Formats: sequence, C-alpha cells, structure tokens
Amino acid sequence: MSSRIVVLISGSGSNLQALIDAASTPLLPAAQIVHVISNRKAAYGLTRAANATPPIPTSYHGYPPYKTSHPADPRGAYDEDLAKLILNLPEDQYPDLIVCAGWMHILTPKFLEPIATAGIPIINLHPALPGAFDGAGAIERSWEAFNRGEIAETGVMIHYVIQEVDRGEPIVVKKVELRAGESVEELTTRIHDIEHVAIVEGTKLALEKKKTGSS
Ligand SMILES: Nc1nc2c(c(=O)[nH]1)N[C@@H](CN(C=O)c1ccc(C(=O)N[C@@H](CCC(=O)O)C(=O)O)cc1)CN2
Ligand SMILES: NCC(=O)N[C@@H]1O[C@H](COP(=O)([O-])[O-])[C@@H](O)[C@H]1O
Repeated sequence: MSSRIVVLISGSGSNLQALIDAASTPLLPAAQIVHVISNRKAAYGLTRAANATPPIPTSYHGYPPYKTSHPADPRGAYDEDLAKLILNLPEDQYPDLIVCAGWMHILTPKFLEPIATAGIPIINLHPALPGAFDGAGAIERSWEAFNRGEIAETGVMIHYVIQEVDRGEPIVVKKVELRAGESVEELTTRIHDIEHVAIVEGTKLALEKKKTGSS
C-alpha cells in the first residue's frame, strides 16, 4: 500500500519535482504524491504536477481574498480553510504526510491543530542549519553573514513543522561549506542541489517514522 503525500508549494517547484521523480523508486519506495497545493496561482510547481505521469491533482489556495472576506483574522480563516481542503480530500488523496516544499506561508494553530488531530505529520525544507536564519531569505542572509566573517558554514535541513517557525525537530541536516568569492547565485545553486536530495531523504524518513510510530 503506497503512502500518500500532499505537497505545499509557493514557487518553481524544483523540490516538488525531486519528490515526483523519486516517488515509488528505491529513493522513496511505496510513496506517491497525491495532491499539490499552492498559495500562488502562477507557481510553476502547479505545472510540474499537471505534467507528471499520471497528472497530480492540484489546488490553488490564495490568501489575498481573505484580507477582505475575513478582515478580523484573515490568516486564521485562510489556515482553517487550508486544513479543511486537505482533510476533505478524497480517500485516494488523503495524506499520510504533508511536505512543505518551498511553501512560503507561516502556518498558524488554525491549520496545525486540526492536522495534528488527524495524525498527519508535517515536514518542511529549510535552507539553513537548525537554529540559524529562521524564516524567509535564509540563503541570502547566510551568504551575507559569511561575507561579514560571522559564519563559515550553512546548511539544509528537513524538519517537523511546529508553530515556532523552523524550530521543529530536525529529520535531516546537511552542512554546506561557504566559499570565499562565491556569489549568492552560485551558493543558491549549490544549496538547491542539496535541497533536492535532502527533501527526498527527509520525506522517506518521516514516512518510516510514522509507520514505526516514532514520530
Ligand atoms: N508554523 C510554521 N509555519 C511554517 C514553517 C514552520 O516551521 N512553522 N516553515 C515555513 C517555511 N519557511 C521557512 O522554512 C518560511 C516561509 C515563509 C516565511 C514568511 O515569513 N512568510 C511570510 C510571507 C512571505 C511571502 O509571502 O513571501 C508570511 O507568512 O507572512 C517564513 C518561513 C512554512 N511555514
Ligand atoms: N523557508 C523556506 C524556503 O526559504 N524555501 C526555499 O524555497 C525554495 C523553493 O524552491 P522550489 O519551489 O524550486 O522547490 C527552496 O529552494 C528553498 O530555498
């Protein structure tokens, strides 16, 4: 029986593509990407899902309308509906695991709590080492810190998602050495290549941990 993975994206989807390519191979055995959700309509990751064989169902769940429809708590209402979207997926798309793969939206308890109640772990890819450069723009900030002489290495991690952003238990941590004279673009390319390996490894481990009850 294949494990079912729902992937949340916001952009190009190169990490989603790594998961698509690895699913049901020895890199990620007995697993399938069953649904992709983007908070940005133009995310190329939605095209990657549509172009997969077989095509992967997708949803666009945009935030802007909630600013007017729910002025008191747009983020909470958005997150509540995102949880309902996932929990109401048909049986063959109901996830064993949710993977944030370049998902650029901070998730509140209005999402985290119903998903936790349903027993669905959430993991996230973050291009930094545990406890460093939490939040968006981590690659750029680590490059700047290196060039200020503050750090000598950065990294990529896959971690469980908790309310405190990027502070969930790490599953995979890969260190990345920083190189004098390297541009931020060159560093970004190196880090992206490492991300594509880490996200497959982390997803495999998270599914194994769920099966053995150790997550
Ligand atoms: N509760 C949690 N939510 C999220 C986590 C997490 O660990 N706990 N991980 C992030 C992913 N992420 C870094 O890995 C991250 C992404 C985006 C942001 C952020 O500041 N987002 C802004 C909007 C930015 C934009 O739209 O460009 C926001 O949500 O207001 C921080 C961290 C996913 N969520
Ligand atoms: N805090 C999370 C974060 O910053 N994630 C970043 O989003 C990119 C998504 O790329 P992709 O859409 O090509 O997978 C990733 O490369 C990662 O560095």
